[in-house]
Amino acid sequence: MIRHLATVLGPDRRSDLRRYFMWLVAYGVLEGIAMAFLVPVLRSLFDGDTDGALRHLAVLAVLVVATCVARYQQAMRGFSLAVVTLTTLHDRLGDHLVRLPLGWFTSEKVGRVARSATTGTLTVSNVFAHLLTPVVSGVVTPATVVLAMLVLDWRLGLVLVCCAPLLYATHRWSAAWIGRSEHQRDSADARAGNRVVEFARAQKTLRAFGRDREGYAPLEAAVDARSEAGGRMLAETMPRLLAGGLAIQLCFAALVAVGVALALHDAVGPAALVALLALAARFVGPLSEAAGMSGMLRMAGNDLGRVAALLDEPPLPDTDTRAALDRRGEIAFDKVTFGYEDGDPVLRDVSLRVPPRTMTAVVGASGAGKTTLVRLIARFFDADAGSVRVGGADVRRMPVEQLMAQISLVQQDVYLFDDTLEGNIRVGRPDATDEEVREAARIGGVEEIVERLPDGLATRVGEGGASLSGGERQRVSVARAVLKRAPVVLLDEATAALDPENEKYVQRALRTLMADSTLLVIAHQLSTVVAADQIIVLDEGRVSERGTHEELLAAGGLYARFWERRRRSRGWRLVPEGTAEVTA
Ligand SMILES: Nc1ncnc2c1ncn2[C@@H]1O[C@H](COP(=O)(O)OP(=O)(O)OP(=O)(O)O)[C@@H](O)[C@H]1O
Repeated sequence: MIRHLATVLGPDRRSDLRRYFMWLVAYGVLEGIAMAFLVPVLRSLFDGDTDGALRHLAVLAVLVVATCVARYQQAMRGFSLAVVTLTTLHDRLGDHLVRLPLGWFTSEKVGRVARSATTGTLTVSNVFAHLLTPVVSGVVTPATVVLAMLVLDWRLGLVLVCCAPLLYATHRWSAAWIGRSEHQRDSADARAGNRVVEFARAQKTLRAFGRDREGYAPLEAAVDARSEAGGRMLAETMPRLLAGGLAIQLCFAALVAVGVALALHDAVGPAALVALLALAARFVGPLSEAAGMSGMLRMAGNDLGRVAALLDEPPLPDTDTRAALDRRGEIAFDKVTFGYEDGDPVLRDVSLRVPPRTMTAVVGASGAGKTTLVRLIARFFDADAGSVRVGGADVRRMPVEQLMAQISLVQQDVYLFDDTLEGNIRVGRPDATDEEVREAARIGGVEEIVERLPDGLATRVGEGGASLSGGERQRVSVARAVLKRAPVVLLDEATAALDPENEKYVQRALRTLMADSTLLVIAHQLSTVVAADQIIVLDEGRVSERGTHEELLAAGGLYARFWERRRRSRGWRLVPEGTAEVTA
């Protein structure tokens, strides 16, 4: 847990964390010694030694003051770390997230990020503010009391030493269970949360298939699993917390029994026994509190572990040295192999070159690796072997920001911000003039949408571009790319763009972009494929053919075989032989 706390606080705060723990331990030790000093005070009082009692009382007073100072120091340092966590953890998470590879951001991971940034941050600050003190002092103070007891009366001290393994084992057992069931409940929580989002997003599909009334089985199952996990956690936690309390009471009872036995055999005087039992009674308090809190600390530890794991995710290796780009707009793959899972390559030994200011269409069966090819250019992931070059430089040898300046990415799932149409196009180049934005809108075909909207380019598009169709969203994305004028444009032709209207605009934008940029298009439209300077046919992650449309037809290979079958289809998609035909 201390390692996770250090990760979450960051290297700049390690010394603060060390000092906080030093004061926390000092507080526990001083409290234990102060408790133990009650024994000589009481003994002196019972023996009628007033001077001795006063002397011991004076030492006790000094100890109490020292304990208060330590308590104050550790509390203030704990609160300060809690405040630091609340104020800086979001920034640390944000700074880290922008350095992670784009391919890391799956919907499950995005859910994790959201939870870490909300409940995770609060929990971590709570650990410093409220949880660590009772748990750490609840261990250190009793340990000090045990040592003092050994000095004051070794026999009773021995009883406490013998009790320690029982207390430790009970604590480990209950904390492990609580941690496990909290982890299961959290996973069930996350799954239910993801299903709720999925349910909301899938409303159109569910209603189209009449599934809205009968419910959505995966969501119901996830919610049931969550309730079950929550109930199980309660059922498993309570008995274990009680067991912790019971073990402490058992130890106390054993101490009393041994103490009474010793008194009956005159091995210890009644005054000393009362004083020692008073000490033992004080010893039970912090232990019980620690036992009660340790379950909560364990649960918080799980949250803390998740935040720390997020911060431990390896960032995309980056460099500060800008690369010399002597082949503006060129894309080259040199013997590239890449797989999402070890030992299962999705791209195998891929070599290709896309000359500057040309258009290359990538075609291939579903799952052939077309999207993966494009992702490697934009460094969603890094190749396992071989190199990907943009502008003549290896994408890993230039700062991410330099690479991103070289690339425009037009994907199928275009995300629009809850802003105006103009604001969304301006994302391509924030310092563009109004005239340039309007020109990009015209080329991308957004002008035609604008004419239908009441506020023109100033119309808000709603969260994610909800008020626009899929094809319209892609046109905005194309307009962004036109405005950015990056040397390389990577475009995944959306199936939504397959209606003749969108096709017209996308084709026009492609022609404009080609004047200045290199285009690599995952092509679904015949017109794009035929117009390309080069067609790359991917088959199971390998480049199986390359050439122009005419060359590939003449070669009579995979491309030619499917050409005939797809010719009449409005969409273009190569599918493996024997599988159902895919149409747009
Ligand atoms: N994030 C990922 N994690 C694991 N496997 C993935 C991931 N993305 C894609 N794959 C797998 O990699 C292979 C290639 O996928 P890719 O999306 O590159 O193919 P594609 O040719 O673009 O397919 P499609 O035309 O259907 O989009 C597929 O088997 C796919 O299941």
